[in-house]
Amino acid sequence: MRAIGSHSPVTRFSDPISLKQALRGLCISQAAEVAALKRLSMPPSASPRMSEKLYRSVVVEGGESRTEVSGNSSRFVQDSTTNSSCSSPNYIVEPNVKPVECKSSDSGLSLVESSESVVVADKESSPACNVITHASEAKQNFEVSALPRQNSHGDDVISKPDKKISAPIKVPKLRRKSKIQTASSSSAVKSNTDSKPTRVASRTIKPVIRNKNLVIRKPKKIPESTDANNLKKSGQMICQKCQCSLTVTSKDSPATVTTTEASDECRTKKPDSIPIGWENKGTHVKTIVNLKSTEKGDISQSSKSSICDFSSSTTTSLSEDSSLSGSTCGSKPHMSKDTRWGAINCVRKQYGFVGLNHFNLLKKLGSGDIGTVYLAELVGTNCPFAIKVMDNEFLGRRKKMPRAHTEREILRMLDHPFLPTLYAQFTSDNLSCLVMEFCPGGDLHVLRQKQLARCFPEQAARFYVAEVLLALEYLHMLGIVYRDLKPENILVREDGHIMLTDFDLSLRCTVNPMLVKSSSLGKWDPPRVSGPCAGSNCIDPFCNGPSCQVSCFAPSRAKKLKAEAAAKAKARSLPQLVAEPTEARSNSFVGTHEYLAPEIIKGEGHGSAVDWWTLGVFLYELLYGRTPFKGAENEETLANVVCRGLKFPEGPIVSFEARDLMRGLLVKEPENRLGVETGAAEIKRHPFFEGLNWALIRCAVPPQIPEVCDVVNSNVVSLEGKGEGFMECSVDGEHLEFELF
Ligand SMILES: Nc1ncnc2c1ncn2[C@@H]1O[C@H](COP(=O)(O)OP(=O)(O)OP(=O)(O)O)[C@@H](O)[C@H]1O
Repeated sequence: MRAIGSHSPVTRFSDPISLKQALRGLCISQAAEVAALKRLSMPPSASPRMSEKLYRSVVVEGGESRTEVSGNSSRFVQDSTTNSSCSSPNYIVEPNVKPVECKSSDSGLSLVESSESVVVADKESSPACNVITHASEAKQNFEVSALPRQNSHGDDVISKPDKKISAPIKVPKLRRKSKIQTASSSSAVKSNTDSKPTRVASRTIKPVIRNKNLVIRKPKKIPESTDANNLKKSGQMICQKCQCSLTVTSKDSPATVTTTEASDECRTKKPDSIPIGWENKGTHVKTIVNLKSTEKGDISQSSKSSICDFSSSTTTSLSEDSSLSGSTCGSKPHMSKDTRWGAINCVRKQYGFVGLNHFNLLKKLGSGDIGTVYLAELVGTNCPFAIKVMDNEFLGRRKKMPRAHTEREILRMLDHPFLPTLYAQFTSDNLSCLVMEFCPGGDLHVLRQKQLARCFPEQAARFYVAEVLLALEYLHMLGIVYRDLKPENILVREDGHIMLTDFDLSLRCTVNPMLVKSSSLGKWDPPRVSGPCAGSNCIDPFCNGPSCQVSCFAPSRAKKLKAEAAAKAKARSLPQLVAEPTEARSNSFVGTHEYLAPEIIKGEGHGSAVDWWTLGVFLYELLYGRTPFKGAENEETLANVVCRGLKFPEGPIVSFEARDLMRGLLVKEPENRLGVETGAAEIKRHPFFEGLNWALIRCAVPPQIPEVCDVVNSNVVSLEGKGEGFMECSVDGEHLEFELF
């Protein structure tokens, strides 16, 4: 890998320069422009890879350029040479796991290249010189002439570009995952085939289809004479602080977002203290994101569709321009040391609000029924977030507003290590955005398919089920019946722990904590074990109690453990508080076919026990690689759920405890189902979890820790000269196509 940085000053657009000169100056936008001009004047027989050769001759051999070769596996690179404005670590990742390095130069632009990838860093427009920003700006720079135009009032308007360079991102999908929404009282089922992003797509050359791509426009400053009033036209939000604009267009797609980053006033105003490399140097980015982009399946498409029939729901509108402003980690104590909270709160403190213009949208992560989720970076920080963008008009038209409302309200309540944190929310007439923690590990559906035989080993399954169980327990205590448990809704955090997402189908109900007698617990009170882990103090989630041969604690602690075990035994004999909505009832027909509980299908009314049914299906799928009642068609699946007995495949071999737990959870009559009496506490005592330290599970080492860099990797752009008037910019796993003319 070679990393080349240049200290050459940036050449202005008006300068008559060659492609080579432009590249030597490392001004990619100019290079693209010149390449376009060259192509226009080039005979048809000209070499299609000319620009690549030129590029390489400049980047690799260029005398002014500095070449660096570094190791071979680093995916995060921290640039210690950056100045104060670039003091934050730089995420640099390249598609083929080759190291790349970002170098900042005083003169403005840096370019890093490997054999496969190139990163362009523009200090002028990249406040913190991190590559997430760079990548998006690199994309911006390719858009040479589709610049925002001004109307007769001198206002920025989003113009429809002519034949310009654009950067369509194709997001291949790994599977279908959709929800079926029935009419308010109908049984009709409508399927949606949205899906999630995944793997490598072939590099094809396609004409630009503007409304299917993410296009990040070239930075341009708002004229100082901009009249804020003139911006207040249809589809535009005006920043109350600085009068910068956020343009929203919405037609058939769930949401089309055009953001205009902070105006000069906002841009020059520096937050008092942003902990993570905040530096705003006047970037003005226009981003057009169309949520309607198509995705193609690669492998492992999920056919599981969620069903939603809120027959009793009333439509509610999202509140105007609300945010979590003023909210501190006082209401979310788990967030007190979270750097993302710090960064968001600094923006909030500085600007009085958090809005879409404080983020760089980098990549579409996936689409759901009610919106699309983007990877975004808080401008000037290295903080990635996931932003769910929902078009209120679309939601209203499709009668999905209640679902969006439910999800937002639930997210606001959450403060749990295995549930998403809502860092900010902002809404307007047209758009509602939820800013959440970004999970780089994908979801458990994808992760499972990467396992041998597409099944998780039992210990891994135990870990995930345990964390999900804790999340469900917490939700129940808040009066939330989740109702849509499935591997697709369980994301893997950076640290390998899980995050249960997607609350739009959840049921909110009141909880009446009650005391129950310990005698009612006897049925599932597990036999105690005598091994070193008998006290359930082992923090190793894979420790299996008696089978754990090595003591997890020093002998000196044996006495203490014994005392703790005695205390626990005593606690088990005490009356127990149940704070879960075991009595809640709903008649909505919601969930996912293969995960639907029998009582939902039969329309008998359901409560929190449906979550324990789905937990059983979930464990089954993790262990066996398929769900227990799946039929050829959805109808057959539903019939199987109601009528067919539970069977376990011969392979893979699954322990008696695991099968016993599934048997307990997959009892068709909810009143006899494990967990129905006292909730999660009952399930936690099942022998399958023997030896698991529930209190410390979040400190345990997860079965798998995702390669975080894969996420950032997608933003490293490599250039390849392509013939036929295209220059392709590959983005790991996806591909961008830049039409030169
Ligand atoms: N916090 C996150 N971090 C990383 N990826 C996320 C995050 N939230 C969502 N995603 C991705 O975005 C996709 C779309 O999420 P979203 O919740 O909008 O749709 P969904 O899961 O299909 O649910 P629904 O249809 O109910 O909206 C998800 O499937 C997931 O792959």
